[in-house]
Amino acid sequence: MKSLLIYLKNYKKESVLAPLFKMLEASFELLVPLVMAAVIDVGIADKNEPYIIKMCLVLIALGLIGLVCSITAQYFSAKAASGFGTGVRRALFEHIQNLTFTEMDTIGSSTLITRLTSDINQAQAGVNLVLRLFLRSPFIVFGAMIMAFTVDVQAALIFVVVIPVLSVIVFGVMLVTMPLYRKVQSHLDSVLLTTRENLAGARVIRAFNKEEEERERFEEENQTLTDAQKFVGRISGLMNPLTYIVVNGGIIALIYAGAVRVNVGDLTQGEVVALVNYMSQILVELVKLANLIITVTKAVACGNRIGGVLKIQPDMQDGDSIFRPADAISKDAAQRREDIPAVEFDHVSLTYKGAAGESLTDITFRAMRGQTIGIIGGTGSGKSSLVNMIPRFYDATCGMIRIFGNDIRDYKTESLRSHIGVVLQKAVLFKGTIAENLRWGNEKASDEELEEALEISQAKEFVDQKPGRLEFQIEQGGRNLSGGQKQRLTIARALVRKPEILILDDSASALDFATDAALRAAIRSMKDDPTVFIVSQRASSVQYADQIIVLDDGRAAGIGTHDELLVSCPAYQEIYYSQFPKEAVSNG
Ligand SMILES: Nc1ncnc2c1ncn2[C@@H]1O[C@H](COP(=O)(O)OP(=O)(O)OP(=O)(O)O)[C@@H](O)[C@H]1O
Repeated sequence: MKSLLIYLKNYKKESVLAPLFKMLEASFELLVPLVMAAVIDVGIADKNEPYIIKMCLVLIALGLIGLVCSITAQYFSAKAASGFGTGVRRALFEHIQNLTFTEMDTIGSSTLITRLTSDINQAQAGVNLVLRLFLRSPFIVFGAMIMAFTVDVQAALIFVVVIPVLSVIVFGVMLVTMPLYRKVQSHLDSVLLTTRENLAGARVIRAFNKEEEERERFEEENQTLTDAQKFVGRISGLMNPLTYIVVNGGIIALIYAGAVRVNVGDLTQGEVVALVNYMSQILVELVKLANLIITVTKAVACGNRIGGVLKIQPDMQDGDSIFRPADAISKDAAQRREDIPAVEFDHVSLTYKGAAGESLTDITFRAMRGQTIGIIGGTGSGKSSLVNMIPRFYDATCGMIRIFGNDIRDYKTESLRSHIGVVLQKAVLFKGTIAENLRWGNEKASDEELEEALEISQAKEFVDQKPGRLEFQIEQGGRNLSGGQKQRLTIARALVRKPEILILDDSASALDFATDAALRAAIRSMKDDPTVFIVSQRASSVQYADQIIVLDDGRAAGIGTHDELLVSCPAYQEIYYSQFPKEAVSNG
């Protein structure tokens, strides 16, 4: 949490003024019992109406000044706390953008959402409360005690007994409830997690008639949370009756001792009332202090969780060369520019963090400029893992990847990725117009370039039918488009970048065969001639590639052209003939 306090540094003035104004308010509050005493002892005792009115006006003035101080303090503390929250949120968001996929996989997106939302809100609420109360409450407790001593030392001795007893009760309850509140928080996290998962998978849940089971799961977690809250609420609930018993006991003692001393003329009635008021003020502030400590403890726990994420250093070092494929040079001066492979895997293996074994093992191949590389293999054979290493979503754990002759790790990741067009398995679009979505590929792209990309990605026809065409509004997650339409737009988005390397990771799965074939033909005829990686489970999608890499359980079972593999690679034969039975092929 300490490390987060730097986000308050732009709010130094507010962080000083808020507690100061609260103390000012408290000082005026401490004067009120004395004025009350004067009203009773002088005004009422002497039936001095003008004096009573004057003192009432003083009371109103004290109240008004206190109110202004309180509002001012509230303003400064709210400004500092919301500025703090905004700063932390911005820093955390930026930090998450820099984390590698390995780190994001390890933390999990649900956890990151909780850190960015409820954890930051709790930390912000903690800062707000601390700024307002951390000086004010102790100030009132000690101030009221000192004032009591100035009124009457003997009667004030009752405070010396009552305050420690009150403190023991208030802080005892707090100590017991604090770990319980932590438990409540973790139950709340589980409920949030379940809710998020449930909402994200609502369609699947309904399709599989799992509503009842999901409802029961939610009920169970919600009930656990409710029980935990009730339990901690019951213990917290003890605080008020116990403290009031002690305070009322103290007040009885004060009144009794006061009455005796009033009788002998050592104390006035007004002073007894002032002492009672000070006792009540102390009680209120001790309860506030306990609540402050509970909130701060929660805020510190949340702050530590946020700090934990901020502390994670991305384990992927950024290179410092700018990726310029046009003037790619090789360290080997004798090598001709055209002979430098666009992508080269040199005995590459990949083990995901925490995984039991390798997902890719000893992969070696060269993809020359303008070539199309097909990657085929069964589910989980490592196809996505292989292409994900080209834009450095993951780094090789063994071996080396070279892009245009240089170690991939030497390039600045941002510049490397700006020349790679990636179309992932899951088509993700964002709320906004079609044009806005396409310009993610290149924000400076002209309308003509967008049209060209739509043409190649076979999206033009359906975009023509949408009202407003490029200005058609895509809803959140692209829910007003079909799966195939979304896929075509994500392909167009990657093409707008005019990439040197284009990766299509099973991204034509929602397209019919004819559209898939037209797409591949259009990509082949692109004038910029990118190196294309097509990942697919369909043999028809890769069979015309210059090279096909057949993956089997993370290993390259064969690399070659369709004709070569059909002769030499049993794994490829198995895939191909399972989709195009031998009889059909020979008859055709
Ligand atoms: N982020 C990850 N963390 C840990 N293991 C992973 C991760 N991504 C993939 N794997 C594992 O690596 C192996 C290869 O997965 P990959 O997604 O590359 O296969 P694939 O051939 O693309 O499969 P599919 O055709 O089903 O998409 C699998 O065993 C998978 O469980």
